[in-house]
Amino acid sequence: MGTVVDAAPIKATNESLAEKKKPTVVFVLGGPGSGKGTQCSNIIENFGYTHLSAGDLLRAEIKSGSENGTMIQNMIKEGKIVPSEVTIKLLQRAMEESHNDKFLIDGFPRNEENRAAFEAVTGIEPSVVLFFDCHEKEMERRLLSRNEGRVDDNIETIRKRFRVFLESSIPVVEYYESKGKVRKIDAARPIEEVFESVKVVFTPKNEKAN
Ligand SMILES: Nc1ncnc2c1ncn2[C@@H]1O[C@H](COP(=O)(O)OP(=O)(O)OP(=O)(O)O)[C@@H](O)[C@H]1O
Ligand SMILES: Nc1ccn([C@H]2C[C@H](O)[C@@H](COP(=O)(O)O)O2)c(=O)n1
Ligand SMILES: [Mg+2]
Repeated sequence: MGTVVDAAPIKATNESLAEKKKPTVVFVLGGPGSGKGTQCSNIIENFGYTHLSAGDLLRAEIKSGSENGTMIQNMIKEGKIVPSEVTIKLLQRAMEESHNDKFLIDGFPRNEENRAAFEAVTGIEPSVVLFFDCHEKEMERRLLSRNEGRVDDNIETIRKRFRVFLESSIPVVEYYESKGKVRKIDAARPIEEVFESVKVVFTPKNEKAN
């Protein structure tokens, strides 16, 4: 007697063959205190995105007692940028756990290493890069009155964060500008006015109010 084989035809499901659809990613960049987190909260209420703040994920990692906690805490206190490997793992995990396919990634990529590593690891390019443009005097005022107990909201660390922003993060904005992806928002205005400009970016052209 011949071997009994399962005669069911091998069916290729859409999921197994077709490449899994890549999520839509909007990077939200801007100096420390420019209002990234504040505007992301407004955006998610209106446009169905999940908000992932790289800084919040790193702070949660410190609290979780992770083996990387002390290193992350020291880097944040010094206003330095945590190695991409650590931050990207946290972002990937949060994306998987969210079950959404539209993400606002806030405060990332912060430098060229972040940008290139994220693209290489995930294969994802942002559809748009929101850039909140605000002068230092106003950002400093906001950070010093934020009052959330952050270890980096003191004048010494704030100055270091401003320097890292200019030296490492602005080149990332310029990279995406050269690709036509940046939507620059004047973030020095009151919150509601800034959000009026943000809404335009997320509203399809044919859905704008008449
Ligand atoms: N347009 C605005 N006008 C005045 N205050 C604002 C404005 N936007 C945000 N703020 C306030 O400024 C502080 C910093 O805002 P927020 O936390 O959103 O900035 P951020 O860009 O996420 O900063 P960080 O990079 O440090 O996380 C908060 O206390 C927030 O309430
Ligand atoms: N891509 C990132 C984002 C954040 N960090 C660290 C260093 C930042 O000063 C700090 C706070 O971030 P924020 O909440 O201001 O966006 O977190 C990083 O190393 N890499
Ligand atoms: Mg923030």
